[in-house]
Amino acid sequence: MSEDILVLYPARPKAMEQLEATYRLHRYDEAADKEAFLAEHGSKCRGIVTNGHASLTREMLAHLPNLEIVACSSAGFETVDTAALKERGIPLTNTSDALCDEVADVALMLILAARRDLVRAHRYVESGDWGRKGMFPLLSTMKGKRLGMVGMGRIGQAIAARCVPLGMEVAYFGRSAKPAVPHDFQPDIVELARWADVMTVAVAGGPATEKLVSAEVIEALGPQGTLVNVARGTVVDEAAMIAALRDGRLGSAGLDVYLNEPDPDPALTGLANVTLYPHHASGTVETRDAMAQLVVDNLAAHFAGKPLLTPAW
Ligand SMILES: NC(=O)C1=CN([C@@H]2O[C@H](COP(=O)(O)OP(=O)(O)OC[C@H]3O[C@@H](n4cnc5c(N)ncnc54)[C@H](O)[C@@H]3O)[C@@H](O)[C@H]2O)C=CC1
Ligand SMILES: O=C(O)C(=O)COP(=O)(O)O
Repeated sequence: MSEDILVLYPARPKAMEQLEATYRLHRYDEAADKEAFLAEHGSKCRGIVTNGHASLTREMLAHLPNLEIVACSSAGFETVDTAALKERGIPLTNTSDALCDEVADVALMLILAARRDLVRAHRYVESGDWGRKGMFPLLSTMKGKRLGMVGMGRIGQAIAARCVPLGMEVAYFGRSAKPAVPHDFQPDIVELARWADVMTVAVAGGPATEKLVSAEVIEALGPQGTLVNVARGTVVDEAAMIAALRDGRLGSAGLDVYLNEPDPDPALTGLANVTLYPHHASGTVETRDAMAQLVVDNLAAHFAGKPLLTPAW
């Protein structure tokens, strides 16, 4: 007997082939009338396949009385009503373990691009300014600079691990100190920003962290400071960041995530002190396949009565 699974967002093709061979899939993602689709198929579904882009609300869950597991192919799951899941004891699996290194690589790329002025340097060569005006301005070394991490979860730790060999000092802000992390905990994010040369955001999204990187934090980071965000656009006060970048009150930024994806505020594209990446930090074939495979393997573990591989809580 194969279980009924609701697909809110499809996984990668190889994973979908495996899911199709194992379960009866109900393609909510392809349904024209989603409400009617859920009313018709929701009650028989025991599992959900989704990712961080698809909503799973309390109202939707009311149509899923037999739901046992939600397998999400993203690390972030702020679009899922986790309180409603927890009330019913339904587990959610996510994919931090599969992508933390990939995302940390991009964070490091954005840090170096911002600090070594990659965008302006590229334009300098491309435009012929190098030949006309001579040497590009001297920049500042990474050695001895201070990395202030906002969020020291799996991605945060992987970023710190990449910055230490550059000779950077690391301290971090979060909900609480992590005894296993060999860096100083700073419970005041404004103080962390004042201390840091580079502030990198790798905290979970959602209402609890909305505008955590406030105008005050951005001001404290200052004209020599760099803000890198690989978490969610909501975590940063984007309007305050844009204004500070434009006025030189914030030195530079490296961004993978935005408030309005995939059409970020056009003011960002006009700034020479920002490096922009299209929410693609986990975007390699290998990592996206590994994320999708976790969806398959977590569902298989659940229906075989085995422990989940990557439960979110
Ligand atoms: N740019 C991209 O492509 C990607 C972005 N992400 C984002 O990065 C986030 C972090 O991912 P992981 O490190 O894998 O997750 P994680 O669960 O290992 O770490 C999240 C960290 O955020 C902290 N945190 C959560 N709520 C907080 C709050 N209210 N205040 C302060 N700290 C809080 C937690 O204590 C934890 O240290 C994800 O939730 C997701 O939004 C994840 C993967 C890819
Ligand atoms: O895993 C996450 O949270 C991510 O942001 C990765 O991007 P995706 O969700 O796969 O588009």
